[in-house]
Amino acid sequence: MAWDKKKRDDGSDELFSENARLERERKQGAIDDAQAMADASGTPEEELEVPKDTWGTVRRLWRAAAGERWRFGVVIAAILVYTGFHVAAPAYSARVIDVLWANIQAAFAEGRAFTVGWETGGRELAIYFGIWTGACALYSVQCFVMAGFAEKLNLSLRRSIAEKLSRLPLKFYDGHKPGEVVSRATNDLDKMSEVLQTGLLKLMSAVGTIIGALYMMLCYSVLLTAIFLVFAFVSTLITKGVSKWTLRLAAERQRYVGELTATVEEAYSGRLIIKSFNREGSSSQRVHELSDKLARASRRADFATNAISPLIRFIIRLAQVLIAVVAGGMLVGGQITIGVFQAFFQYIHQASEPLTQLSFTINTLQNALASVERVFDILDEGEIEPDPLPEVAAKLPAAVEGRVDFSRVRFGYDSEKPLMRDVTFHVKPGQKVAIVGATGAGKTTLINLLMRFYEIGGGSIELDGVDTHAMARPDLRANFGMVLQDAWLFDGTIAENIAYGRPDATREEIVRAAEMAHVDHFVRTMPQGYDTHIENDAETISQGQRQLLTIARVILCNPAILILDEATSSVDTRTERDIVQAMETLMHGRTSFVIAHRLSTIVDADLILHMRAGTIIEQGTHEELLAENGPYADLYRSQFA
Ligand SMILES: Nc1ncnc2c1ncn2[C@@H]1O[C@H](COP(=O)(O)OP(=O)(O)OP(=O)(O)O)[C@@H](O)[C@H]1O
Repeated sequence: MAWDKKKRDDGSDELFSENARLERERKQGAIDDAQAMADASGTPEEELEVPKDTWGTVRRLWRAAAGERWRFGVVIAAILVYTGFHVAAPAYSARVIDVLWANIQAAFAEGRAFTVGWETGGRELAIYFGIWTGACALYSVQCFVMAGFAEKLNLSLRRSIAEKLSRLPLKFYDGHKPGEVVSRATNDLDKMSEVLQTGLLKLMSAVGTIIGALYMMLCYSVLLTAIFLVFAFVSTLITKGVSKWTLRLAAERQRYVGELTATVEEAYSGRLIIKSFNREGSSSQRVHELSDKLARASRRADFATNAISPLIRFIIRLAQVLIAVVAGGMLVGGQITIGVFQAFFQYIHQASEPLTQLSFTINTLQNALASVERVFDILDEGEIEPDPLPEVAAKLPAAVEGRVDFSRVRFGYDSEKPLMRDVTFHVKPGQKVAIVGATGAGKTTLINLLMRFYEIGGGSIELDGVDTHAMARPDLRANFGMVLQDAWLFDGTIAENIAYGRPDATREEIVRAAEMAHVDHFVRTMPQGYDTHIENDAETISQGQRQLLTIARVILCNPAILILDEATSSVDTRTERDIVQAMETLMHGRTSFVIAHRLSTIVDADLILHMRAGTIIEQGTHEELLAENGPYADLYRSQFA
């Protein structure tokens, strides 16, 4: 449903079922938030998600990066040169050590003290230093350019999503939870850019370093390299197995975090009901139980995550011990120099570190690609029919009178299941139309169609004789003012909230509107009057006052047609009187549609539409309908018997 329809006259069951619905939504929201938090963390221990079409998503991402691809080219070039420096450094260190060692031995043989000069190892040390400085500089270049690439891509996708959201039909929002959509536009995209900057960069330099280091190791000794490869293979197998295990444990932990957050949220929002039923004990026991489960799951997940690296390092140490024994023999036998001996160990380190990380890095990348896929899923959603171009769009007369004609309108939220089959009625300018009917009869739907929140499946809706379908939606909606039971206030000052539909309104106009809505007095009692800052869920403003503020908002816009959801029984009688008066001021001389919950308030309506199962079963004035002695008369008598 596009807008609220919550309060009704029937008693506490309604209130409780509504409360339960809100609770369910809150609970789901909390789980979404927890999930979103987990998603945003981007740690390698996330639940493993695999893209449905890895290469398809990569290709599409590449297309989305058009215009920024040169940055990626620079990154690749920087990585190649960096890897060259990085791999060359240990080999050159072998030369540095051998030159220094030869000069030290020569000095000892000649009985003089050894000092490092340009010709006695200084030149090699300077070059060695230069190699590392170059590597460091290129590393910074990679990170800097990749950050630019990732953030530009992020920005362009975020813009596409923002534009797309305004073109999606309301049907899309009906089928998706708000947290889910928000998470696509924020967490999923952030995860992508973070992973591009860390994961992909790491993967590309890891692959380059592993290949380079193994090549150098093979050049030095095939035997020693073979020993290393056997141990590396074992450690890779273990990493793969353990990473699956850690992901499973992390997912379990995340589930408990979600449940605990939702339970605490529920206990918080339902505190009054919980206390009134004396259920504090069981509520806090549930929190304790979940906390215990979370602690146990966290212990297992932390152990698995923290134990893996030492285990892999231990295996690599074993390889190093064995290689040290074999290489020591080769050193003594003169097959390798002391410089090569130490260089080999540096290569073991260079190759083994990325190897231990590789499967985590690949998991993280897969996870990020799955996120990107979800973003593309939204971009692929079907859009609303675009508005006609301004030059061809049907235009309303300059002064809209407010004549509304529904002719043989057909509609269904689901095209397979028609709800409205043949709705016809005609409203003259300035008339008050009351829509009545049981819950789910289609009252809100009628308004949804009038405002073109949904497109009709057949027939026509005309405003002042102009087919609303041929108009641009903003032109149509500019003529309506809606006052709903769910009075939506946003984070801003009271004045800004009243001037929402006309941000250019002067302070005098705002105050005048508030006076007409009977809310000026209340606003003046607030700490900073019209400049008081309010938040959407500010509990200091009651439901009735919120509604009066939204009435002031509509008064300020001075629309030709009004849509009012009748005052509810949840406000006190004085506020209700204020609301009724404010609404009457508003309705004076304008076409108005009132969704009526109490028949007593609509006896003066010019047209009553009695709805049932999506169709208008009776229409006419109060007197006419009573005279017909049909279902309306029964309903009226049942309320006033
Ligand atoms: N967005 C939606 N998607 C699918 N079905 C919907 C949607 N909104 C309403 N419906 C269904 O359409 C029917 C009419 O709903 P509608 O909200 O128009 O009734 P209503 O008369 O306004 O009810 P209430 O008095 O409870 O507000 C109901 O069966 C409802 O379940």
